[in-house]
Amino acid sequence: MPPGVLTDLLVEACLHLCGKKGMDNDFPENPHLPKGTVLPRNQVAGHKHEGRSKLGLLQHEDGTILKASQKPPRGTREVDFYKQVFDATCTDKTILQLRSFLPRFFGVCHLEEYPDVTYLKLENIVYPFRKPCVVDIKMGKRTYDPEAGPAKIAKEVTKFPYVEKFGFQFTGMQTYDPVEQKTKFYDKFFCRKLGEDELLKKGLGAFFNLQQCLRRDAIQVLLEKLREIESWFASQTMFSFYASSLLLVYEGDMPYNNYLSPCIQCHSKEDSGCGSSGCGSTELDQNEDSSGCTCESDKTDDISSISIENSSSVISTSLNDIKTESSEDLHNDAIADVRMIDFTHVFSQGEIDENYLFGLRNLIRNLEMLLELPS
Ligand SMILES: Nc1ncnc2c1ncn2[C@@H]1O[C@H](COP(=O)(O)OP(=O)(O)OP(=O)(O)O)[C@@H](O)[C@H]1O
Ligand SMILES: O=P(O)(O)O[C@@H]1[C@H](O)[C@H](O)[C@@H](OP(=O)(O)O)[C@H](OP(=O)(O)O)[C@H]1O
Repeated sequence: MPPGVLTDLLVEACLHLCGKKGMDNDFPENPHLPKGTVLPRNQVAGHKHEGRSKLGLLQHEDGTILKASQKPPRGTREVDFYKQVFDATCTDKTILQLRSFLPRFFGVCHLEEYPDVTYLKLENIVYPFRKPCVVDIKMGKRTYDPEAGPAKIAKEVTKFPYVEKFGFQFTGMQTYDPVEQKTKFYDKFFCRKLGEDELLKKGLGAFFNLQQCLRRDAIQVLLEKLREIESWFASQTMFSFYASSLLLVYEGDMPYNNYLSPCIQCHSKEDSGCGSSGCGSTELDQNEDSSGCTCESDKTDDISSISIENSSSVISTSLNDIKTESSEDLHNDAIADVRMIDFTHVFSQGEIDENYLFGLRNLIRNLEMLLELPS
């Protein structure tokens, strides 16, 4: 067992005895951030919060994600979409089923510091994971909507050369290397440079730890969920999703006795294939996080700086609901999860969304192919 493993096991045991899981999300507040918020540590793509001039995603102390609504029409489309899907009076089967594929929506809110900005308050999909491996996959052969002008179309079609062929593209990912005990980050530039024949091994493969020990368990869980989403898309004609993403997450920190031990025994750092050089990734040593043993209740206390818009037609808008649902997440020992995110370009076109479906089926096929690779 390499040095450091035992330490982590002890820390993990301590966290479990305290009734808590690994708290990657416990880190000091930045004084320049709105009160009660931190930067989401596991954001792999999209608009990042850089202050007033560049609003993006924030993480609230209660663990939820606060996504700044973009300028109309994008922002209003996304807010309207979430409100429609999570309307408590809704009985439409297609929408009710769709709800389970999305992060839970807790309504919109405003921060004291930015009273004129509307924030969507969303379930944080990566929160239940100790060492989350996360990839944002933008779906569709076509990533511009029917209202896009020539400049936007030109920008979108030149971004990733194989988008037509694959029907999906990686926009950013992070993956935990269990041997080196480091999280590796792959940005959009790395993702866009992946060649046609590299997507499987260097893209999906790198994400699922192919070089050391393919995470078949996570792939299988994700495939099951993706097939459910596929079957929803195969029959629904209510929505067309442009430039929307699937967020895939799995637990990188698995118990050593049922998954990691064989890999550690048969692979040294040297032959791990995606070490600190040559894979275009950057690394962050996360060992510093392993001592965070604080109480669950610490995460849910101060939400005073947020005002939730009073909308009785939206599910779970009360502060108590938010606290309860977030704490439930902490007890979820999930292996993997996938949700649809980013709805700034959702349209109603009354037809099967072949554009999305093509990419989804191809993604499923590629994951199946990954499982067939010799390990
Ligand atoms: N509900 C969520 N839970 C956890 N992480 C999330 C959630 N929603 C978004 N993220 C993180 O934030 C990133 C960006 O999200 P999203 O695509 O919604 O933002 P965006 O700014 O609209 O993106 P873009 O600029 O590509 O349109 C995702 O890749 C993911 O890492
Ligand atoms: O990854 P990059 O290079 O930053 O590119 C951005 C990314 O593709 C966003 O998803 C897109 O917003 P939409 O998905 O809302 O289209 C944005 O379009 P924009 O330039 O038109 O804002 C792009 O600039």
